[in-house]
Amino acid sequence: MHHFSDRLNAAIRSKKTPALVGLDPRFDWLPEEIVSAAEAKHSSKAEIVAAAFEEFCFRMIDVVAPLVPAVKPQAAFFEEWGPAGCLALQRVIKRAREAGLVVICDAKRGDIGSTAEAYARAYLAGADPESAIWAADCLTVNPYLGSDTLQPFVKVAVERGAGIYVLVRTSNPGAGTFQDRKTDGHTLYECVAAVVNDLALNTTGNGHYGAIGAVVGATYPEELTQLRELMPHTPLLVPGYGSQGAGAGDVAGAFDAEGLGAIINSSRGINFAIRKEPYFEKFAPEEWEQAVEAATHDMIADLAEHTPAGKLQ
Ligand SMILES: O=C(O)c1cc(=O)[nH]c(=O)n1[C@@H]1O[C@H](COP(=O)(O)O)[C@@H](O)[C@H]1O
Repeated sequence: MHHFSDRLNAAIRSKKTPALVGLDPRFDWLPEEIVSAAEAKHSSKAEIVAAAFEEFCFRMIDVVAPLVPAVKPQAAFFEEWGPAGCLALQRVIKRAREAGLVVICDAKRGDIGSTAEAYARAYLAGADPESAIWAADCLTVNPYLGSDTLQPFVKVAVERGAGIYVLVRTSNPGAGTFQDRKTDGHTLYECVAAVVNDLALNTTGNGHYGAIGAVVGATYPEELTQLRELMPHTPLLVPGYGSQGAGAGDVAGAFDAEGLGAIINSSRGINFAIRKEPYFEKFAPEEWEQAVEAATHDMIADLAEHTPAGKLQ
């Protein structure tokens, strides 16, 4: 299957859930056994952290691969540790794909056209895992430099059977400072949404959804519902569920009538479930993988109960 949305939707249907697990490792919160094993093998801090991130993410992947269609490694946490971190990111992406997961690399890239193409070639492997160094299925992209700068990402994505998610209305508290600015009666995010939906429509292949998607935060449910209507051919990546305060009710408007059209991300809420109730009470610290598994099941059940994604069950 060469088309990104076809592969994503097949994975969503087969796992019967749109739950997306973010891989956002934080060194200070890692399980003790993983940190000490990395310290025993390496001497520099960067190498210790990178080895610990890799092991933690590998074990996260082992737990969630049977349960969810996709994972989203956050490149920032790996890049912070230089070459060792970048190598760990590469291995985590590879491992997740080998486990049958759709991999969205969250690196929020964007630059003038000729540079953008280099970013696209670096991250978008799409259907062929050998075609890029960071061999993800999909990349998050920042559209601030203009619609021409999206073109190289679209071109490489279509060639390789990959996808991109363009930032349209983000989940952070200050999202509105630029994105809600109005010109000629339209907000900036509505202008970006129109461009993104055109790109989606031009890349639909045989299905309803294009290879070009949009990032829309769960923390603004009204805008999310509005954007689902404004962007009928655009798959949505919806962060903000869990740690940022959004619940299943807030993301219900992201889906189409079949329960497709959106994937809902949770990162800290799953990775570090053991640090929070009810999992903190139920599991010992060394049972952190069981906490991850329980939190993933709970998220899946929550989405099934309160959103059209229940139709996938
Ligand atoms: O592109 C993203 O995934 C993203 C966009 C956005 O608007 N808000 C947002 O939180 N994210 C990412 O989604 C993840 C959210 O993590 P948690 O808040 O821990 O679930 C982080 O990796 C963020 O960088």
